[in-house]
Amino acid sequence: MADPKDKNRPLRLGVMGGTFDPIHNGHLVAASEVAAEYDLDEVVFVPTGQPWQKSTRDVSAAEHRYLMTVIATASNPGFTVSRVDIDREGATYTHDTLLDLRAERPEAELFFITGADALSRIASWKDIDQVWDLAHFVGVSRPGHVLPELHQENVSLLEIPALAISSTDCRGRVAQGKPVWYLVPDGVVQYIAKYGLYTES
Ligand SMILES: Nc1ncnc2c1ncn2[C@@H]1O[C@H](COP(=O)(O)OP(=O)(O)OP(=O)(O)O)[C@@H](O)[C@H]1O
Ligand SMILES: O=C(O)c1ccc[n+]([C@@H]2O[C@H](COP(=O)([O-])O)[C@@H](O)[C@H]2O)c1
Repeated sequence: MADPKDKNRPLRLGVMGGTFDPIHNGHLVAASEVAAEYDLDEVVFVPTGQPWQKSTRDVSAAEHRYLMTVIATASNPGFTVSRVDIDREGATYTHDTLLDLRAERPEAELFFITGADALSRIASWKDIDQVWDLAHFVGVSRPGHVLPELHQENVSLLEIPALAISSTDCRGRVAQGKPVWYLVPDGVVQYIAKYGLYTES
């Protein structure tokens, strides 16, 4: 890895992929922790277009998920949001995500951030043997999930503050009329209410 103090080192770009239905503070803490630990210059959040492994449930419209992600990240100058996955037709595969980001940012070294649950299922991802070559992977801890030991040289594991928050739980709370204040950013609470998201479970 390049020396972080070297001014000529390549741009270090974190990639936080997710369905973000809705984005919550667990996602934001994961990105912030990895950015600090790996001295990242920026973390780009990439909402999925059509998450093929979540096709058994109705996923909210991509534009709602995209806008909630923009609202949630707006106050952090080191966070940005990419439309590459929601603007691409068809199922979302990380192979395509990373190729698109590499084409947009050829100078950058990519660090793909994933929670322990997603990392445990990574062997099922499309073209995973090629995906390993496109980025460094950082698996972060998540309550209720064990960080798997993967025998891949470009995978690192990081313990982060435990936030037992999931999008599934946030959706369920809204459907039951319970608050999601402080589980998701304030603007996302207001966006959910404004558009009446998750009122039917
Ligand atoms: N609380 C959390 N702590 C650490 N990582 C998390 C946490 N919540 C989600 N992640 C990670 O963020 C990425 C995107 O997650 P996703 O958008 O699917 O959220 P989710 O809460 O798992 O959603 P759902 O409950 O709908 O499955 C995944 O890599 C996931 O493992
Ligand atoms: O490439 C794949 O086949 C693949 C399968 C499942 C998930 N992913 C990616 O993993 C990230 C988290 O996905 P999810 O479904 O847990 O929100 C997101 O960037 C997805 O595009 C990728």
